[in-house]
Amino acid sequence: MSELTYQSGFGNEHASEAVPGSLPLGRNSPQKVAHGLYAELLSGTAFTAPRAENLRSWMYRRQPSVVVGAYQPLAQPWLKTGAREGAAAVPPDPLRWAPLALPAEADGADAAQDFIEGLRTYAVNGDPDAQTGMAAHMYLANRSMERRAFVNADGELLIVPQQGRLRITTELGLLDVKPGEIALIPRGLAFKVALPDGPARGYVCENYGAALRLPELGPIGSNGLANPRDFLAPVAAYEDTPGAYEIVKKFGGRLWTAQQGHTPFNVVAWHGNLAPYKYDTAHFMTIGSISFDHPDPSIFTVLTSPSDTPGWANVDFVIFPPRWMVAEDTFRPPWYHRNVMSEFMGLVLGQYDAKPEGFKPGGASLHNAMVPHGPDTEAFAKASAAELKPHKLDHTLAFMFETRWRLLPTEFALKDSGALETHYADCWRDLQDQFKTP
Ligand SMILES: O=C(O)Cc1cc(O)ccc1O
Ligand SMILES: [Fe+2]
Repeated sequence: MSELTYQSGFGNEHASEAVPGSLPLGRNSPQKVAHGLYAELLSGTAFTAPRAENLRSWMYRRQPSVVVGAYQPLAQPWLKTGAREGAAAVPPDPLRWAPLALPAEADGADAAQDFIEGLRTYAVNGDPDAQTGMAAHMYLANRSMERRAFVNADGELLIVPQQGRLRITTELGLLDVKPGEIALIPRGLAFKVALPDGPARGYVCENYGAALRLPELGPIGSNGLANPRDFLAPVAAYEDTPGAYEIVKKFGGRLWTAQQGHTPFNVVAWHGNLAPYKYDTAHFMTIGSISFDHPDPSIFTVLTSPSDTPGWANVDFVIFPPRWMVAEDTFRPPWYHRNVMSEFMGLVLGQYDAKPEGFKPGGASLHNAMVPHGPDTEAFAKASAAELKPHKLDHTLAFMFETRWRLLPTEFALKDSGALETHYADCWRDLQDQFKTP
């Protein structure tokens, strides 16, 4: 597959045309758009949102997206939305899941499922109608979406591939995304997912709240963490093959399907600051302790969706990338803690220092508000005895969706998946009372 080209810079006023002369100059909606195209606006914030937060893009397309048939309900029993679809009683235990098998390995080739069919919701909070909260899903896909597009009116999607590359076609152009990279699909933008390497597995944060953005840097200054220029938006590209298309829409927590006679990927030119992005976490400029103590994980925030209370994120996307550990006289892994925020974690590759053996790539864990957790017995013993020379945590990538609201696991996560580890809490059971009365 040929290398794609991109436009760089998070939130830039991007501009791109697949056919020269398609973008209007000096206005957005001329009486007649060049080449017989239609102008269509997609807004990501209220029209009157403050300028610094305002998101919208203009598309110039062969037919506007209003040209679509009537929608019918579409069953997808594993996809859940908002707190009302979580478990009624959430145990206050730490929870962890083994990786789910990829569909081809588990069920043979007939059990083909695409990105939409392969979504499995693990945990939910909030309510898309109140524009708060999130869902943590996994996807397990072994079939490319061909003449089928997905539009999520409930939230934006942050996709974290764990295995297998994705070619994501969007209305605004193409993104190639591999494990170690992430993709961000704005609320309401049509996209489809193809699997150039075959079966793919990964994590999705569906964000019902304010759009994810780069965090403030405070005393860090004007550079560091995820730098804006490393986010890549697509260039305009359109499909030219005639024929029908299915549009699957997530709208109010349910899926709906409609047919139309043409591709929705018919945008010849676009401009604006609402765009899908990909980002390679290898570009994350990680900051850590160069003196002593283990800092709060907020230093690893890639993107944040603020809530209405400053500092209490609707959701933070936090990564634990390869990094040097150099702190002196310090217990270097995470401390034992109870967090008022809720932590859903995944592992893309390698080992996570708080659970070197027990947490597997493709697995997941949930440490809800005030649920105690921290290094397992083995990690505690190793880190307490380690010689504190500089040490590189390498070949590793864990991440966390950290949210202000308690995450309710689904029935699938608790029962049907069969992946919930029944004895997870045993990993701390052997932490003995070592107190010696002086
Ligand atoms: O619990 C976890 O593994 C995530 C985490 C990591 C860290 O370095 C500090 C706090 C925290 O919640
Ligand atoms: Fe934690």
